Amino acid sequence: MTRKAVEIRIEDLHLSFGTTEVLRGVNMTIEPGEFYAFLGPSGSGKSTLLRAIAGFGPTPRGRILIGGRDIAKLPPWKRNVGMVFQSYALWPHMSVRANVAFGLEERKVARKDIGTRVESALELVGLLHLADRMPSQLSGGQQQRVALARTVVVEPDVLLLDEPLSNLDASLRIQMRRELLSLQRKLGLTTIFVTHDQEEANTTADRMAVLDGGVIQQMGTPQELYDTPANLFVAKFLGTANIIDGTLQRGDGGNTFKIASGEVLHLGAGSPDGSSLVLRPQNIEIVTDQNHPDLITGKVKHREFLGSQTRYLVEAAGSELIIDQKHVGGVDWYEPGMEVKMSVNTRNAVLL
Ligand SMILES: Nc1ncnc2c1ncn2[C@@H]1O[C@H](COP(=O)(O)OP(=O)(O)OP(=O)(O)O)[C@@H](O)[C@H]1O
Repeated sequence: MTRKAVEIRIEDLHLSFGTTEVLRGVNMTIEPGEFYAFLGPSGSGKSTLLRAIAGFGPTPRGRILIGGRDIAKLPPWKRNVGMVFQSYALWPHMSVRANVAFGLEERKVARKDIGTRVESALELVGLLHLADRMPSQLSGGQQQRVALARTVVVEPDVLLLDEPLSNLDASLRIQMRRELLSLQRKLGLTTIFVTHDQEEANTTADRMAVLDGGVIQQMGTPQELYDTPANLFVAKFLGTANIIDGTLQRGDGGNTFKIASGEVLHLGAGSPDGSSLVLRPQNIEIVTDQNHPDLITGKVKHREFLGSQTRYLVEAAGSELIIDQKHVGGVDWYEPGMEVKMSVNTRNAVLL
């Protein structure tokens, strides 16, 4: 059932609904066999981009190359693209087997081959034993797998998944995302999935694109985007970000960053220009030892015990900082109202 994995390349893609431009110059290359996520807030254009690759919606301007062939103006059925919809879209009056066979019958595949291909697709998703059930007799996760089997059985060049796990409950979603990844690895198909759930993207995607306002804000591995966000939107969208505003001062002995409160932090020699320092909650630590060079002072506003760590909201540096303090047992509380010193790990900070 596997084919040679192909590259997807998108060049200067623009798409409008009426007079509203929803995709505004998208450029990207997805490598053969990659599991790629489109991530972004509601309305950012991620589904529109996925649907443009599948051939649904208004015809875009620009090029969409799948395995080097520009398919941007072709009707969906001439693109050899497999798409799984959020709603699964199974035929309710047909058995699992008939649902999976449907696409092969449409393509006039020889009857003798249909049976074997359907069985191997159902085996791949672990549902061969339920082949004669009707969709209504299946759980959400099982219906999802039928939808996947039905899509991959026709041997598409690429697999597109639109919020594939959003109809499942939380624990099933975690199990299904692992299954989905292992299925994708087995098939080796270049795959794009749309999600607004960053944990889902972080745990499965080889690389991802973060969209906002129909523009790709950044592309890279989940870790690259989290550690080195290209702008404040990406920094805030991926996880919690503390933003400290201030002024960069270049000096022979290294660079410093002067914050509104007058406190000074030391930065590396090669710091880029910028006026906002982005720090993740784990890069600021409340300390009792005051011999650290990058100390700031603040006042605890709020505290949340989360088990492995305690999250503090601290008023400091002209901002409200979120600080995750490791909890190792016993009482390690800093009380709301207390003045605390914090050590800032500027090595892992990003200046924007
Ligand atoms: N058929 C349509 N007609 C007009 N505007 C549309 C249509 N479909 C989508 N849009 C608009 O295009 C923009 C992008 O929508 P899209 O569905 O791609 O966003 P999304 O990032 O996938 O969001 P969500 O997570 O909510 O699905 C939105 O502003 C939306 O209102």
